[in-house]
Amino acid sequence: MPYEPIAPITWKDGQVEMIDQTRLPGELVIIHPRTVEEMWDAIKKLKVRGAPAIGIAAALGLYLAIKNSRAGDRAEFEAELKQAAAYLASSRPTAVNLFWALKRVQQAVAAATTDDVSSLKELVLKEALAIRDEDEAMCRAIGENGASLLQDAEAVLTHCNAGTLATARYGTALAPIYYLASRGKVLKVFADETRPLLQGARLTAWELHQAGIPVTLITDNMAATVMARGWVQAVIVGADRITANGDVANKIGTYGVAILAREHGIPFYVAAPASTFDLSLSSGDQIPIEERDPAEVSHFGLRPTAPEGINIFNPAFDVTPHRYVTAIITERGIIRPPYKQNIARII
Ligand SMILES: CSC[C@@H](O)[C@@H](O)C(=O)COP(=O)(O)O
Repeated sequence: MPYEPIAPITWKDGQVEMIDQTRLPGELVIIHPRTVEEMWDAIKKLKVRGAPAIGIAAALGLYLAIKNSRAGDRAEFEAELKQAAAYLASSRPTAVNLFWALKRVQQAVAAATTDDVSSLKELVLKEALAIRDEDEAMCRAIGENGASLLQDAEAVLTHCNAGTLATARYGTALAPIYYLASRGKVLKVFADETRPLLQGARLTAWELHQAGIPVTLITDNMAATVMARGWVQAVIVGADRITANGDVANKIGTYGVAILAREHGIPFYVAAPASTFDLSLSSGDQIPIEERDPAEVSHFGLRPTAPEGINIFNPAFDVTPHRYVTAIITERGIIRPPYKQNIARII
């Protein structure tokens, strides 16, 4: 792709380097979490966010946890790793990529033929960086695969941020848009602002604008009007967890967008790598949904926008039943209904 978006999380000069996404779009601030506690905090506070990026952050967090380990033998080292993984797993519950990445690093260590602790430390870093590199490759493939579905569209609508900032690079939902742009087909994008934390306004609008893709920001309650006017020919979103039957957990509000798309006869596409599928769950009602601080709803930034002391419900994600999903775009190809059979075949 000629446009090379900035990598939001990398390993550079012996340290983790990442964009503090809470500071965008105002400032592009680079941070270097140095301890597992700092990485936990970065994930919890959404300095790094988006399912694949959280997985990469967690894997690198494991390395931060054990890099100065004084474990006397392999068993002690693996016990420390397990403890750090449990700690990182407590940061956010919904995106399965986080648990997948933690498991993958631990499995790589368990399969190692060496008992030498410094070699095992190196292995943890190597595996974390492999997760990062593979994610970039998966995003490229998702871009290529998804392009075939969007090439006749003029404009699409997206929700939250499933772009470069949410992955190693290129994104999932935004990858086909970048891919098509690199081939000379520039789509227009309507970005839902995505209450309450405004990932659409702060992040999607920012990165598309940086990339020169025409983006129109709307508040979430304007999506129906945009669809009714015939301004978008497809909806494309990312996912935090997809169950064996094709139900999709993604940013709160995605379910509503899917229903609107159905009503208006607009295809609703989900783009996600294989690491976002959780085949241990048969349906979306089993997905743990994160509930966040009520202050995210009662305040706009630091300013209160609701009376003090009222009840607030603040789920960070919802589940879109698979019947609303036209197709799931993965790096392994496009999955269409019937999802149960086709997911089992492809993932
Ligand atoms: C490729 S990212 C897919 C999802 O993780 C994304 O759409 C999303 O819902 C992110 O939520 P966030 O709370 O910002 O981590």
